[in-house]
Amino acid sequence: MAPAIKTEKLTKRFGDIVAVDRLDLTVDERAVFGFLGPNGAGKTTTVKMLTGLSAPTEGKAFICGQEVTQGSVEVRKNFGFLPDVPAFYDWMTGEEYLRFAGELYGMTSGAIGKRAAELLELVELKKASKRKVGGYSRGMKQRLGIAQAMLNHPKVLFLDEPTSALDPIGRRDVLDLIGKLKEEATVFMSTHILSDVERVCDRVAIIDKGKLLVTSSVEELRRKYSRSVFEIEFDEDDKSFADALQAKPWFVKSEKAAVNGNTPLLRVTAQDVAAARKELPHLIAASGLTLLRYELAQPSLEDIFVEVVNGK
Ligand SMILES: Nc1ncnc2c1ncn2[C@@H]1O[C@H](COP(=O)(O)OP(=O)(O)OP(=O)(O)O)[C@@H](O)[C@H]1O
Repeated sequence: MAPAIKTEKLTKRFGDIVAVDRLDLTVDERAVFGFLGPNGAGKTTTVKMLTGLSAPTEGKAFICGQEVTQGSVEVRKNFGFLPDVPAFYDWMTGEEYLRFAGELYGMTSGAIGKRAAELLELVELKKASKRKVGGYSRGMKQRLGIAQAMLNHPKVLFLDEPTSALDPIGRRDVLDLIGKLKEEATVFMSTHILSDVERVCDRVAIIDKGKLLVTSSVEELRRKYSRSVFEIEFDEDDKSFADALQAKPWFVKSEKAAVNGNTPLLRVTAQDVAAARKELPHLIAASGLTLLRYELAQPSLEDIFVEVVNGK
């Protein structure tokens, strides 16, 4: 079976800028795929090429085995799209908006009514469906946008930064919804919010400067790229201790993280966990400082992301 999404040397240049650089990507069916990268990495440009809104300079993209070309009606049937800043007609009710969108898709009135009722239930907007969209919260609008993108039973759903403008509750609701959607479609979401990725994505790709740096499952990424992080807290200034760490072959970096206005915590990243575990207690003892806390912490996806993007 053809993968949900496939790109072959997908490239977009704007004059001298190479926004997307020979991207080879495969996304399998029924997964939530996180597309990550720092600002300006090329995420939006890639999504635009995948959805036929922008033509590649070189290379090809396929959705469910069909090549994406600008304005292709056949390919358009296979996917739904929610842009990062979706536009709504505030004077329409949620239900009217879905009806309007369904007509644009060329769906029959009966089919729209049935599907809209299903989707309003799924996105938990059934009660609000007779209210004007202008009075919806941002989270509700985003969920309505997802319902709109799912109207014609797409096999692939593109979401561009679906949670970036939402408060924590709106975000949680949208993430819960994304988790449910994978029963119906493959979800491709671009984002730079790593905690969202940890919560909902099965696989991720990280791009920077238009180039694919890594693609793997979130678990593999942790295993492959993680360095172990030790959290150490002293009662006094720890500069001498931090300096002594620099000479150690397993040392990657150290940073200060303030906790609740107390003495800053030292986060020490090590490549060779076993060696660091053996030597750190000796270094702490030799420092003569008063130890308040010593803990081996799980590296966050953020640590991994920074490491991958910085190429270290
Ligand atoms: N229409 C355009 N004309 C010229 N340069 C562009 C155009 N669109 C994008 N770019 C450039 O291409 C690069 C990739 O931009 P893109 O918007 O795809 O990144 P992004 O990963 O989506 O970033 P962000 O997270 O900030 O939205 C950037 O250097 C951007 O300035």
